[in-house]
Amino acid sequence: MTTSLSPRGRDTPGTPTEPLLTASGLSRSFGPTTALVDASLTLYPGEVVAVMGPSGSGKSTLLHCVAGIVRPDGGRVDYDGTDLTEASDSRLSDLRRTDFGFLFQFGQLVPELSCVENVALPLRLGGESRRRAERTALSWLERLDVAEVAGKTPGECSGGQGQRVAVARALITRPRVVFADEPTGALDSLNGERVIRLLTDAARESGAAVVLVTHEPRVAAYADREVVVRDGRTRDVGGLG
Ligand SMILES: Nc1ncnc2c1ncn2[C@@H]1O[C@H](COP(=O)(O)OP(=O)(O)OP(=O)(O)O)[C@@H](O)[C@H]1O
Repeated sequence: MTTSLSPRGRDTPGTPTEPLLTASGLSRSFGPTTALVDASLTLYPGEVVAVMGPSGSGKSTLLHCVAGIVRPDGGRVDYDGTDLTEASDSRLSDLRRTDFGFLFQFGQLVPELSCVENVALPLRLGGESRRRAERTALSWLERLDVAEVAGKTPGECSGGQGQRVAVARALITRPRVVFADEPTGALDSLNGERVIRLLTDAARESGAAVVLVTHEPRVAAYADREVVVRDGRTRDVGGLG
């Protein structure tokens, strides 16, 4: 039996792939504002899914719910045998440290630390020695073509350099899922495209799946599949390109 679900044909033909994460029936309101209504998202290992839709349609809320950052009012998020909507705070923070990587519009690097220290931070928090963590961090900075800023602080970097450092930090723990919310939103189109290419290439090499919230079709073009959110409802529009 072959599967039509395997992204980019990376899985062994004939081996059906189980989803890594399945969210269904998600609803979430903020006071009188309904942000999500019966939304769903399925993520297979190693695939890049773009979440598209107009401003205010619920994209970020969907990402926050599936990443266990925001608890939905209803629905479930199954990840690796755990319903994240029911998981304890400590289980969620463990998952965020070990299994998930995050990337936001503004890199959210620690301004007081150098770039190499920023990238090494998730490994340091996991108990790795400074020396080993920074050696690994430097190799990620090299891979993202930004080794020259290793000793600089984020404030001394350009926007594109800072986002590449943030990509390195998101991937250094080899997460199974990277959640990226408008990671190119603050960059010009040239730098945005470079960052998204580096992110998707590096994620594919390391086997990470990516949930990529963006309103830019040029950015979504780097994904395997697209989900559209409108008025809080999701619609799977299948493969791109
Ligand atoms: N913390 C919050 N408090 C109140 N309202 C919120 C909150 N977060 C989201 N909303 C509202 O929920 C709706 C969906 O917001 P969300 O940020 O998920 O949309 P989005 O598609 O990501 O938008 P954008 O593309 O502009 O970032 C909007 O009406 C927004 O104002």
